[in-house]
Amino acid sequence: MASGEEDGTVDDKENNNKKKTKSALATAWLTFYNIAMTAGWLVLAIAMARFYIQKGSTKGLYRSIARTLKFFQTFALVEVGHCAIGIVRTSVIVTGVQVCSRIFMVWFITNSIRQIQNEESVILFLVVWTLTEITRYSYYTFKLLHHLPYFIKWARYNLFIILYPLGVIGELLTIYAALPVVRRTGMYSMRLPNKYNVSFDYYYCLIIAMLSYIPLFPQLYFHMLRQRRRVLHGEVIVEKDD
Ligand SMILES: CCCCCCCCCCCCC[C@@H](O)CC(=O)SCCNC(=O)CCNC(=O)[C@H](O)C(C)(C)COP(=O)(O)OP(=O)(O)OC[C@H]1O[C@@H](n2cnc3c(N)ncnc32)[C@H](O)[C@@H]1OP(=O)(O)O
Repeated sequence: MASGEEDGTVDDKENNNKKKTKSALATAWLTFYNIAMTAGWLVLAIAMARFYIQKGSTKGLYRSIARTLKFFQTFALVEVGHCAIGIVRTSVIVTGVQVCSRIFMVWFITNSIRQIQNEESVILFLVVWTLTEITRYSYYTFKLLHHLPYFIKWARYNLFIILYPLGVIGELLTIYAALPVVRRTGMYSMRLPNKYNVSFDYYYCLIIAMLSYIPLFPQLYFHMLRQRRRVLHGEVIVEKDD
């Protein structure tokens, strides 16, 4: 009996040590990840500002930052993994929708359709994303380092009120601008007859993507409003599970 209890204590200690090591590793990884992402989005902000100051126009701006943008926005897929393995307390679905819709905007719209890259709506969502991500990743970094300045916390949970709708407007106007090009060129589409006997029209896919903002965006927005009440006003929020 005594030895069983001792075993139990040893097991408990081992488990606790394993948990501590895991959580230290997770914290180290998240700190590195958030610093890298803050730096990445700062580089983008500086590159965009420099381009505009030098050229006095936004024509060609997207092309000049495309590689950096694609890298850092695609890398954000890691965040879905963070939620899935439980190292951050966030919903996989909420994060998945946010990250995948951004990746779709970058790779399958803006990057694929040269004709729309100089649209003002592209600049709008780029500026909005950049401001959001610098604030968001620096918030996570300072929080992990236990030195969170209040203005960053305030910015994280207030700026989105305006920036989120502005980003959505930029994204929707960009997809809208892409529609005629997609219809004319038939890109990413498969017409019948073909050897797979499958038909796919990217034009209608884009229309569905635009319509899907109607049910999905309010959910993301209300999620952030709930987070805001929890963090800034200390409200206890009971979230539904994934
Ligand atoms: C594939 C085809 C797609 C077709 C289209 C579909 C359309 C769908 C519509 C989608 C519309 C999206 C539009 C969007 O792209 C426009 C913009 O983004 S505009 C810019 C404004 N945007 C924002 O402000 C973004 C706000 N959203 C987010 O911040 C995140 O995406 C979200 C997942 C919503 C954040 O939610 P989360 O629950 O993570 O909030 P918190 O930041 O409060 O975090 C909760 C806790 O987790 C900890 N955490 C999270 N991440 C980290 C991390 N990287 N490192 C460390 N800790 C992390 C955080 O500290 C919190 O901890 P605690 O609970 O202790 O406070």
